[in-house]
Amino acid sequence: MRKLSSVKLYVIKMPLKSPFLTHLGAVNEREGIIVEVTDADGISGFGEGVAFSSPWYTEETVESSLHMLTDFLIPLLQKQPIKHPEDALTLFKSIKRNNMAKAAIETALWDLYAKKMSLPLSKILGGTREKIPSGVVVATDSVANALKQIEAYLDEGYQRMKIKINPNQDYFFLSEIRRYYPDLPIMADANSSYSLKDMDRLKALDDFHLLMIEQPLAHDDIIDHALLQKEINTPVCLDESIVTFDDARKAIELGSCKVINIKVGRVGGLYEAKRIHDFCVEKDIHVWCGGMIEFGVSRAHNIALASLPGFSIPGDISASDRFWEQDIITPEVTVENGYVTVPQKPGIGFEINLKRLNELLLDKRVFTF
Ligand SMILES: O=C(O)CCC(=O)C1=CC=C[C@@H](O)[C@@H]1C(=O)O
Ligand SMILES: [Mg+2]
Repeated sequence: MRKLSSVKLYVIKMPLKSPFLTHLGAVNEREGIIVEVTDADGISGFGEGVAFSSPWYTEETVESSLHMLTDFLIPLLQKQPIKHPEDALTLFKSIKRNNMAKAAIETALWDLYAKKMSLPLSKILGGTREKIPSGVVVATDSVANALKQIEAYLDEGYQRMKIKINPNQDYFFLSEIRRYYPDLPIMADANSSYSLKDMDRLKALDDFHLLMIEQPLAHDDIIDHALLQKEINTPVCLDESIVTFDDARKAIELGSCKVINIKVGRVGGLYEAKRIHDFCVEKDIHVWCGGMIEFGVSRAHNIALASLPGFSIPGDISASDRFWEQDIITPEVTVENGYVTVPQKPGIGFEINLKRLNELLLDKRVFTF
């Protein structure tokens, strides 16, 4: 990789088309950070910081990511140029956690690297799929809304639904959905709203032959999840608990889950995401690619990752228009007959829509090297 000449951070904000509701609160608008790394030849790669405005999902926020990028990560990159995107993880090792901030830069470096190699990012990562199965998330608090959304998403071709649940919205909610859709591939995401005291409630959900239940217990737990998995038939999927390769290794060794939701931002970048994928394939653990209500840049990185052979379960990789009136990439991500096509152009395979990016801009920071 050639020397970098600049890194630019674009902080943007866009309203969602409709609120995304979980027991942790509502997301009505989305702030994010688009990272552009440019090398001495003037070629640019793009990444996206996917932390939310407040720390409801993980501890990171847009502000904490900006702080990490501005005061630690970019200065490290300025001092010590790297030869390959894989070196970013080693370079950033002295900074604890803050994985979403790290991934924002690391993913931009992968896009740049793939463009320099004139290859699609999916190919650089070892992807084998030309199209990836697409799933979508139903995040609402009324059965009527859920049924309405499911109907619309099925019309748009989505292959599986992920339903947000919590102890006040589980058995009845899912039974109503099952009444109308007995055979639909459904999974549930609890975002840590249960504890082992709820064992009977969780056991009862076996009635709905869910594909899996995602993160039922604490966000940082792998021990209780292992106890739970022994008691229920529904496969447990871990999301929040897995922030490193070693977390995945330990969870698998303990039997804490049968499935892992891999989110690039949560695990600190594409390199770590791929390592987790490779290990899960070896251990016969299913993986799928999670979403972060993200803009098109992160969506594009997800598509590249989900082209790897182990990603057999439809991910939360929906079309740009699932959340946005207009995305920041062209073309936008679309779902056709339940699949997203993996782009074959160099890098992430989408252009940045600069006009749209500028309409949404809250702040811009430029670092020259
Ligand atoms: O991006 C998407 O399509 C959906 C994202 C999504 O379901 C989530 C994003 C962030 C926090 C969560 O509530 C949820 C998840 O836990 O996976
Ligand atoms: Mg989740």
